[in-house]
Amino acid sequence: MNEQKKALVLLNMGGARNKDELKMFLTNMFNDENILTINIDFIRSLIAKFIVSRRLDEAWKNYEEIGNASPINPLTEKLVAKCNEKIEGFKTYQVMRYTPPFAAEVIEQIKADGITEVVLLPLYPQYSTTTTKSSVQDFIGWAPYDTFKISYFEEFYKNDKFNDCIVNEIIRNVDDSTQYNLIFSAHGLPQKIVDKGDPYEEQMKEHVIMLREKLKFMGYNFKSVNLAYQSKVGPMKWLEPSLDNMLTNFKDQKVVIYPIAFIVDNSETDFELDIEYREMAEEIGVSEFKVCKCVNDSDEFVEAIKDIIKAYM
Ligand SMILES: C=CC1=C(C)c2cc3[nH]c(cc4nc(cc5[nH]c(cc1n2)c(C)c5CCC(=O)O)C(CCC(=O)O)=C4C)c(C)c3C=C
Ligand SMILES: [Fe+2]
Ligand SMILES: [Fe+2]
Repeated sequence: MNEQKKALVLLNMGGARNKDELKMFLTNMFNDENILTINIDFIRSLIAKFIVSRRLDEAWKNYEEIGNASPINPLTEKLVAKCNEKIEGFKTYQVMRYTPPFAAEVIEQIKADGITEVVLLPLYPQYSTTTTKSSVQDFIGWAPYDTFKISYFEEFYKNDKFNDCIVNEIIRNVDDSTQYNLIFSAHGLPQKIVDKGDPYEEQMKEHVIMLREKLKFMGYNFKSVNLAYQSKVGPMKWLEPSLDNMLTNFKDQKVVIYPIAFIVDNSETDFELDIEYREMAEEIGVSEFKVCKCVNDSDEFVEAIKDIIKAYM
């Protein structure tokens, strides 16, 4: 293979391919000190075990409704294949944080491919310690000192080509924007993590303003443009407003949702948004409820990736 090639490594969370993998996902997630911010490993692992035993069966029911697997793996594989087809000078790989393929095995593959320079692209547009930091730290932790020259992106929500992908998907979903309330739905985060300095909420607010202005500039005036947080887990206070509460504002009105924290569709889009929140919206009396697709493996997003990584090309 060409010695000049660099590795482009797409980092994401992973997702369950079956019930055993859901257990693996939850166990690895709740043992992650960036998610459960308890310093003592032994105590964290006990709490993780307790949460997983309580959560597994209930959470699995959600996956049963979307074909017994998260769509995140097949979609990420398609994205990797398309990057390998369309991005010159790089070999693209994926590394997941909580389910295979894990960093250790992919690092061996990159070494076997004779590659010495690695660019990490966490598939999280906005930075969070719970996602971006956790994934980058994990990869670097497994890459022995001096194995590769490693560079990484912390966030890419300001990239204009990426934002074109988002607004184009929103526009494809509405005939007349003035009839729709647009909700950017972000995965939630415990308030405690934000209070400790995580920039996720601040970046999310800035991203929504950028997208709102972009849509306005293109002549799309929505009835309202909003930011809400989905997927709260456990009893602690999480970021607000919650999507549950936000939807109650839109009885007899049309709503279009864009899942702003995700790049690839997953159980939180296909089950939580498209099934669970849709049912909630029907109960509230929302007259139309549309859920946009993530950018996934679209040609347009692969062009955005090229633009994001252009400094390394
Ligand atoms: C308990 C704490 C959690 C934090 C903090 C959190 C942050 C966070 N997560 C995502 C993206 C995804 N999360 C997904 C599933 C998921 N997330 C949590 C918990 C936290 N997430 C749980 C327990 C689960 C599993 C499902 C469930 O039991 O509810 C997924 C889906 C993976 C899949 O199977 O498809 C994604 C994607 C982000 C972006 C984020 C912080 C910014
Ligand atoms: Fe999550
Ligand atoms: Fe969830």
